[in-house]
Amino acid sequence: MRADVPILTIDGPSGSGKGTISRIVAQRLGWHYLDSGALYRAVGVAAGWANADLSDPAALARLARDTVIEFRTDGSAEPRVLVDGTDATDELRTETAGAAASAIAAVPEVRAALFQKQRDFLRPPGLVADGRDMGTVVFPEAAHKVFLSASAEERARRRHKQLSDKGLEVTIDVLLREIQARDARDAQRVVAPLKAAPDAVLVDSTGIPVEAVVERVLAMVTSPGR
Ligand SMILES: Nc1ncnc2c1ncn2[C@@H]1O[C@H](COP(=O)(O)OP(=O)(O)O)[C@@H](O)[C@H]1O
Ligand SMILES: Nc1ccn([C@H]2C[C@H](O)[C@@H](COP(=O)(O)OP(=O)(O)O)O2)c(=O)n1
Repeated sequence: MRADVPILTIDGPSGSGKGTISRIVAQRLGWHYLDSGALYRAVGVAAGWANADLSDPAALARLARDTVIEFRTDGSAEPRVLVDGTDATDELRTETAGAAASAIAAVPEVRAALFQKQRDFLRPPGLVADGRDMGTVVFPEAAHKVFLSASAEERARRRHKQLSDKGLEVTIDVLLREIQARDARDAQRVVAPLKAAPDAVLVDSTGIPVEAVVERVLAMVTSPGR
């Protein structure tokens, strides 16, 4: 237990801006960053590569334990993610990988296998951890907790822009349905469902620019109680 290392957790649904805000805040504070969703996505993708039986919790837990997931920051804003030595960064970001992650994330044995991998990110001078259960399960002792949200419609619009910037055309309606399905699955699962920690500060980013959200979160860490 590293009781001396400060932790900021940012949990929330898909497209609420967790990754964007966490990365900037971690960089401004000079803290480490854990993208826990990337771990779940990596296991989902590894399960696909291995043709694993998605209804076999033991096989999925083995994959979660044995898959080697590395984050390479080569100075760029977004790190490359290597899954068993293969650069899977682009594949991890697809909606298919997100859906696979959401499905395997409902398996308690997978969550247990990833628990220690996530705790290992806790190193001085501090950690920003983003996901669904960072403040509730993985880092319940965190001094700073945010639950970031935005309306489903705004999240679908953000994803649409993100995908069309990459040349991928998906309609907003399809994205909205996918977001609603993933929200429901993440919120209704029995283990570590998506919900705000009782001591989390709720931040609704609907219509709020990225920089304003960053400032709000930074103020929580640097001037707590304000
Ligand atoms: N406050 C905001 N206002 C507008 N767009 C945002 C905001 N926060 C994030 N975005 C954009 O929304 C998209 C999804 O953000 P992302 O950080 O990937 O969300 P999450 O990690 O919660 O799924 C990105 O294209 C990002 O640039
Ligand atoms: N701490 C976490 C992080 C992600 N997950 C699951 C649930 C999510 O639907 C998938 C993908 O998470 P990720 O944060 O990468 O997805 P979004 O960027 O929010 O769309 O993984 C989880 O169960 N617990």
